[in-house]
Amino acid sequence: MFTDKVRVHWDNASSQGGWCMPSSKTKYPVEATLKIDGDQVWWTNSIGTVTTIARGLIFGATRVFRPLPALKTRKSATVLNQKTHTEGGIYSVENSPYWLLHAVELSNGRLDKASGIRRILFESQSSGAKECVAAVEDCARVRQTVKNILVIVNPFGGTKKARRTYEKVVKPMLQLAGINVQLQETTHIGHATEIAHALRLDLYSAIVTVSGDGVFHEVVNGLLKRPDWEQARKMPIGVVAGGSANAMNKNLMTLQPELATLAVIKGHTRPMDVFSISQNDTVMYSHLQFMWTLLADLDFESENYRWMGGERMTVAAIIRLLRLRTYRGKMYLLPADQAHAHDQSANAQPGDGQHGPLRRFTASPTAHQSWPKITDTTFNLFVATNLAWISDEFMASPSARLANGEIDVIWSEEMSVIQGLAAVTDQGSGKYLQLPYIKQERVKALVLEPHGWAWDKDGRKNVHAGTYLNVSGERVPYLPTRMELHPGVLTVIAPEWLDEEEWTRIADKARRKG
Ligand SMILES: Nc1ncnc2c1ncn2[C@@H]1O[C@H](COP(=O)(O)OP(=O)(O)OP(=O)(O)O)[C@@H](O)[C@H]1O
Repeated sequence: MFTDKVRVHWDNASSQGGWCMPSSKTKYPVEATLKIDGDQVWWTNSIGTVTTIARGLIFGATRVFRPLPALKTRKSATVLNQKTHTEGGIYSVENSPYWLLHAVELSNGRLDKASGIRRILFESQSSGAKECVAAVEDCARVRQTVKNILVIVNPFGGTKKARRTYEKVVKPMLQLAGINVQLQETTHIGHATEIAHALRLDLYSAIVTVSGDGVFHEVVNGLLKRPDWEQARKMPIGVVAGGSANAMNKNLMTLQPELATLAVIKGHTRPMDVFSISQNDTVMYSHLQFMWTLLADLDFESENYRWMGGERMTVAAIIRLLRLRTYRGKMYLLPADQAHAHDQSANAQPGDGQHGPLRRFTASPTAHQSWPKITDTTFNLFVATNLAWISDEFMASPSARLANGEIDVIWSEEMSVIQGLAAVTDQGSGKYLQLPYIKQERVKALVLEPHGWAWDKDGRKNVHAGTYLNVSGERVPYLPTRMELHPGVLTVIAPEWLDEEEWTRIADKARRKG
């Protein structure tokens, strides 16, 4: 255990309303005894008050000249960007006793909510700032290896805040944690795929996008279509929310950029399932969902309400429900517990006949004709999801997990407008799955042959041609589509606090409430 006598000059967490100004209740500086062990940093002041910061929230410590007036600002970014080498200090940084501790500040102690960055200015009284900083970094497990992270920013995603998020949160936090950052802004659709496809894997320890799910999907494709995809899939990939729906961040419990960046700094990874989508000879890989009918239509129609951010889906849902379409189509399902008998590994082919995870069930365009579940009917809701949340508001499947090896297919054959409203008005609880007209199946693979739609309830007339098929937010051609799960292929940056069982608890609670 590391111990030092310190003087605490300020701690912005104890401020009331302002960012960095000391609270009127606390008379700074405060004399204290600092202690650091493997789990936390804590200090006890002269009247016995203990302040504790958990290891998992600390992302760095830096030596500074002296308590510069500029540090006492209400703007967090000013402090984060403050260079340690500034003009005219009475100390050089080398012999200065002053140092800052940087940690993510939680809102009401909740690990899924961040309220910003907490900084505490210490003055070491005996050990020296260098030793204190080293002890904090050791405890927080930062700066232990050289890390080079490629950050891909989509300046035009979602509400166009990605560049700002990068400048104000991602870059300063990564730099304070001693990580080398290389920025690449996307200039066109498909750019992130090109970057991930051409990347020199040996130069980077991770790729992080500041984007929505669209750019993340592009990175997945870029990596998995490389000739060396088996190596590339091990590259840790992370995402900081910069889009409009940000489903990936919702699933990772990192919706706030500070928490997502903290997860990147800590660098914990988990395997994640991915799925392939095959249409004729074209194959793509993706991470989130495949949608058709109501949800696909409203996802694209909601583009008109982009300025609303996350709310756009709800508004579009209500508008589309009032004019509910009944589609016709044929669906082939390969339930997870019966997949073994249909495994064609012997003739398995990767995507595009060249590179990528092998397709064990869908490489042949006809093999599905012998699958156990075939439905030729009407549909007005269809989603096949790999993850629990398909947006930051809609929990499509509370039991879906990052790496459970299955696709959850949810559909409705004859939902009425009123029933549809019931399904979409309580999006965050997964309660809609209990509705009698909703069907669900766990599969390893599926094939969908989408046809046209009609206004009438039985949809038999097939008046209009269909238009939208949606793969993780991206539009794909309206064609027969084969979907197959590839278990644990991706290596995704996920925080230590991610607890996927929370989705089940939310759903159980909603069910008990009735
Ligand atoms: N410079 C650019 N100009 C135009 N489009 C771009 C550019 N860079 C990336 N894109 C495209 O923007 C699309 C959406 O980006 P992104 O995933 O960041 O946000 P989003 O779709 O708004 O968010 P969400 O998926 O969370 O709804 C991607 O499909 C990508 O191809």
